[in-house]
Amino acid sequence: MKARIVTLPGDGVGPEVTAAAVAVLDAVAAHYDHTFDYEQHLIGGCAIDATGEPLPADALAACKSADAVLLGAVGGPKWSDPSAPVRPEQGLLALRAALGVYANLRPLQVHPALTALSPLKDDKLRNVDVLFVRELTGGAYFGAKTRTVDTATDECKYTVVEVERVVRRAFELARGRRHKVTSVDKANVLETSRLWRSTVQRIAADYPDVKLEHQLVDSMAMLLLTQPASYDVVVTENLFGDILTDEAAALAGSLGLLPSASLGEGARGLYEPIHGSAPDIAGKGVANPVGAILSAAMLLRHSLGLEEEAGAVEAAVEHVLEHGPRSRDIGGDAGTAAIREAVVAALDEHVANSEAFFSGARACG
Ligand SMILES: NC(=O)c1ccc[n+]([C@@H]2O[C@H](COP(=O)([O-])OP(=O)(O)OC[C@H]3O[C@@H](n4cnc5c(N)ncnc54)[C@H](O)[C@@H]3O)[C@@H](O)[C@H]2O)c1
Ligand SMILES: CC(C)[C@H](C(=O)O)[C@@H](O)C(=O)O
Ligand SMILES: [Mg+2]
Repeated sequence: MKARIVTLPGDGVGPEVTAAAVAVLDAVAAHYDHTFDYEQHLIGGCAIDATGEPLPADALAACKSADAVLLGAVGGPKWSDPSAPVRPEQGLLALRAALGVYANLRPLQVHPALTALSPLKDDKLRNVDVLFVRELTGGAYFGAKTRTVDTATDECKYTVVEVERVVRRAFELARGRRHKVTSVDKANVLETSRLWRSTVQRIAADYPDVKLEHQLVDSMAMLLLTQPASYDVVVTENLFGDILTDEAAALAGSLGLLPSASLGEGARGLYEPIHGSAPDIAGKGVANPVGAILSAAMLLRHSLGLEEEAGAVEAAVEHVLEHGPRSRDIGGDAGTAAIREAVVAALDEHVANSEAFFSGARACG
């Protein structure tokens, strides 16, 4: 197949991990006879430096006409002055809104070879397989903001339509998994959460085969640490989802491991690791590219419909996590490029083995 992919490497470690993800996509294209055309654009702090805008018009136009968008990270200390008129993160939020990608899928799995890095003991980590579905284009991130010398406000607003579409997506996804949805809110305090909960209850009636439970976000933060294996699909609003998924990443062993897919109504999606620009390690060539590479696998699956290819990338990453090399954040000393090469080599081997398997099967009749 032919696909147009816009890359937005962004700031800090963004370019380092995006280059690794693109190398893996190139290997996929070569093995499976696809053509991926890339168009690279600016977003975030580097875009502010070059154009004064965190999301230049040509970058947005390219994203809107692409089949998929692969993003690294935005932000960093250079642009973090609280009095700055424009911030890198505004570019990312504007992009998410403009693409209408309201459902942010953030899968959490704990690789058996990495359990020693987790704050939890092995027995708690067995069978951890959670899919967070974070609402991505509403809530406090997008409400009206006010600021005077001594007061600031961020309006948190949700409409029924905004809640309904992301919750339906969560129930649909649960049907392809273990048929359980945990809806996380703060309905004991927040009006938006009461709207959220009543909407979830109404939608749940359309999915009698899916078990629903509600959890308040404060106790959910605790339960994620005490019984992570009891969750299947977790759906929640924008800010709660942001916070809970960084907590989830710690269970996996590193923030550098978790990917994400942001989806709307069509096939086009925005794919990015859940971590940020990691200013403390940027430019050193040591960032873990696994979250970005697994985001590329999600791109293959969700935007291009290439399930086999996505599975091959995931198998290659599994192999590298098990046998090494490993980056510093997960206890090794390999750099980003070495991990990238190891994933590409594991992919080569995976494809060769699959071909041998299938030609063997054909030979057997
Ligand atoms: N999607 C995004 O673009 C995104 C996401 C989160 C944060 N940010 C931005 O990134 C900047 C820095 O934020 P922060 O420091 O709070 O969070 P961060 O995710 O950048 O880093 C937190 C910690 O995790 C480590 N880490 C992150 N990614 C890693 C990787 N791939 N490999 C190894 N270690 C990794 C960092 O070194 C750091 O110690 C801020 O400007 C923030 O707004 C952007
Ligand atoms: C950079 C920031 C706007 C972003 C968010 O809060 O959504 C990040 O933390 C994320 O998780 O993608
Ligand atoms: Mg975040």
